[in-house]
Amino acid sequence: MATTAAAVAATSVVVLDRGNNTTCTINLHGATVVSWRVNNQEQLFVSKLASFDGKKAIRGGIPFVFPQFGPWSFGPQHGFARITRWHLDRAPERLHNGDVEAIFSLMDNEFTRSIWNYQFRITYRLILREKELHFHIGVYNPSKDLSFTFNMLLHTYLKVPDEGREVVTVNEWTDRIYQHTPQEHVITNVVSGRKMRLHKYNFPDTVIWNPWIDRSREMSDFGDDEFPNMLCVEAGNVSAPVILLPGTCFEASQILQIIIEGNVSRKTKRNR
Ligand SMILES: O=P(O)(O)OC[C@H]1O[C@H](O)[C@H](O)[C@@H](O)[C@@H]1O
Repeated sequence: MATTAAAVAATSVVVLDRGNNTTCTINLHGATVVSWRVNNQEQLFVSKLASFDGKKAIRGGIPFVFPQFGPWSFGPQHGFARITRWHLDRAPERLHNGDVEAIFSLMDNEFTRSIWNYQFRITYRLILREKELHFHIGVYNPSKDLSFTFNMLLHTYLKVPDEGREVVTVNEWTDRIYQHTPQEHVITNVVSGRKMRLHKYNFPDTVIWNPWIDRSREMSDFGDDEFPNMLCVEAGNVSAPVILLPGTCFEASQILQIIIEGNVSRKTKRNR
């Protein structure tokens, strides 16, 4: 890949390019995945009013929520990870199988310690495959004597057409935390009427959110008319915090996969 760490230092955006117009773009502000295009088709929603000034969280894509989910008496809602500049540890690199990988990290610094006085190190590894995006997260507690607790969540904004949905129906303001959910969710009617599979490991909860009409109006960085075109399906640890003992590491991962209905289902249709 052409991107070098030095080139990235000058910018705030990192692009994983797998060829065939399949790319993933990460803004170092929050290590927010701001675009995932598969065959030139965008899969993620980013508001037309999203702010990229490096001050607030980016309204859309996949903000990284840590170490708090929701309002926080010590600091900003959903923690500081989504509003802190991350470090690029490994610039995008093509693997032998054609996939492209990049690694980001966030460590405690003066700003994070002023809010939350713990040492930590998060490693965030992203792998772009042909029809999949993999997220591998490690949180390390380097302290010799202090444990800490945290929430973590990948706040995925999926781009969806304004249509009905099976099983979980969203037709009003929705903000639900589902606890102990299965490892796999299938979201119907995403871009081009396709299905998206969300597979998660060590993320026991799932939050479903859509601001709907009134709350959209209350958000300065979200268009009043945008709510029918997005759905947040957020995998995380939110109902019970994770306790991380000194010298130990926590790992979690997520895979987003576009489901392509194969020949079998086409054949079945023809035979009907
Ligand atoms: O506006 P934000 O701080 O980005 O939060 C956006 C939303 O995130 C999650 O989905 C929460 O469950 C919601 O309660 C919250 O409104």
